[in-house]
Amino acid sequence: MAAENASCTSCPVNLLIATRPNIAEAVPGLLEEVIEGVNSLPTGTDEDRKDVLVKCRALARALETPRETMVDHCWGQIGAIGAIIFGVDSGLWVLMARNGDKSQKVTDLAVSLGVDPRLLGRLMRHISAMGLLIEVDQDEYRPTNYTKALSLPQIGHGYLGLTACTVAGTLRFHEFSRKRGWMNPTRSQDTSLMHAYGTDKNLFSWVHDLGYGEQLNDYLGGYNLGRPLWMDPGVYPVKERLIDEADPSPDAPFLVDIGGNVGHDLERFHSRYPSVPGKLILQDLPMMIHQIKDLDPDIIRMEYDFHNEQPVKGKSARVYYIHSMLHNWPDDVCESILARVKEAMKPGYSRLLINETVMPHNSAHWETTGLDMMMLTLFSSEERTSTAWYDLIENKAGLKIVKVWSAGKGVESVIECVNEH
Ligand SMILES: C[S@@+](CC[C@H](N)C(=O)[O-])C[C@H]1O[C@@H](n2cnc3c(N)ncnc32)[C@H](O)[C@@H]1O
Repeated sequence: MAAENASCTSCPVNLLIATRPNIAEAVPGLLEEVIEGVNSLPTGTDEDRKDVLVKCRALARALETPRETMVDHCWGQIGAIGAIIFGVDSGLWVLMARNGDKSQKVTDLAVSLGVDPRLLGRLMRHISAMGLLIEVDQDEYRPTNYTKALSLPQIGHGYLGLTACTVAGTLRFHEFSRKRGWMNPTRSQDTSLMHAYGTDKNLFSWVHDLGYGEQLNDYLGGYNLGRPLWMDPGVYPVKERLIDEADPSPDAPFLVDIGGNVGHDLERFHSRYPSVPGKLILQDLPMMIHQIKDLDPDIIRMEYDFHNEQPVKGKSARVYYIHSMLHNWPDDVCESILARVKEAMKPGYSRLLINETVMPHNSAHWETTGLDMMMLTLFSSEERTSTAWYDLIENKAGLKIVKVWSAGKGVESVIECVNEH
C-alpha cells in the first residue's frame, strides 16, 4: 500500500496516513474524560456541559481519519447546511414543528409545502444521516430539538440572513488574501466579502439590499440566547455602577445603545430594569431603525451614523453602550467611533460599556475563534485580545479602561471605560 503514492515525490507525507485515525493514541483518554464529564453533568454547570461537548468533538476528530474529516467538511457539513437553508426558506421546519413530535412522511410534507417529494426526500435523508433528524422509516422522519428550533427566527434565520448571503466571503478568503500578499487585512473598504461578491457594500448593506435584512436582525436578536447578558447580576453590577448616582430627572439620558440594531438589547434591559431614572435611547442607521417592528414605546428611536457627532451630548448620558459592533471594524474606524463617544461623555459621570469578546491569548473557545474568522473574512476586522483592546481604547482613543468584567468562556466581556478629561 505504501506504493500508492510512490509517484508523488513532492508529497511530504505518505498517502497511508489519510486513512488512519487522526490521533489514535488520544482516543482512550478522551473517552474516559467524556464518560467522567457526562457522569457529572447532573450536578454540573452549563460551563461543564460545554467542556464535555468540546471533549466529545475532540474524541470524534481523534477517531476519524483525515479522509473522513475532509469528506465530512466538503460533502457532509456543507451539504447539510445547504439542505437546512432550503428547509428554512421553504417552511419545512415551521411545518414540522407545528405537526409536533409525531413521525412525518416526506410525501405529506412535500404536498403541504408545494415542493417535489423526491427533492425533499433527498434533502431530509442527508440531514438525517448527519444526525440532525430522526429517520423512522423510509422517507419518514421525526423532528429533533434542533429541527424544531430551526422554526424559530432567532435560530433558523441565521442560516438565511447570515450564512446564505455571505458564505462566499469566507470560502474565497484564500483568494482575496493571496491577491493581497497574505497580509492580515485591516481595511474596512476592502473585505473578502466585497471581493467574493464583486460589491463595495459592507455586510449590513449587502444583506439588507439582497432582501434579507429582517432575517439578519432576527439572528442578531438571538445572538446571546442561553448566554449570560452584560446586565446579569453575575456579570456587571448595574445598580451599583450605573443606577446609583445617575441623574434622577426623567428627561436625563440614561443609556444610549449605539449600533443597537432593532433594539433587542434595550428591550431586555428595560424588562429587567423597568424603572431606571431617565431615558433609554436606541441609535442605528436609518435602514435599521426603519426595520423596527415591535419596540417598547418607552425606548427612544434615533437614526444615527456613528461617524457623525453624537447627538446625546451636552446633557450627557450616564451610559453609552456598544455591543458586538466594534468587532465589525478595524482600528481606524473604531477610533473614529470612539472619538465621537468620548466627546459626548461627561467626565466623572458618563461611562462607556463596550460589550465585546476579549480573545484569550491561549486556549480560546471555538465560538470566539469562529467569530474571529467571520470578522476576518466578512469585515477585515477581528476579535481583539486584551492587549489589542487596551491599545485601541487607551492609546488610540484616549479613554481609560476602569475594569474588564468577564462573563465566561465564549461570551462577550464588559469593558468599562471613562473619559478622564
Ligand atoms: C453586529 S450588529 C450588532 C447589533 C447590536 N448591538 C447587537 O449586539 O445585537 C452591528 C450593528 O451596527 C450597525 N451599524 C453599522 N454601521 C453603522 C453606522 N455607520 N452607524 C450606526 N450603526 C451602524 C448595524 O446596522 C448593526 O445593527
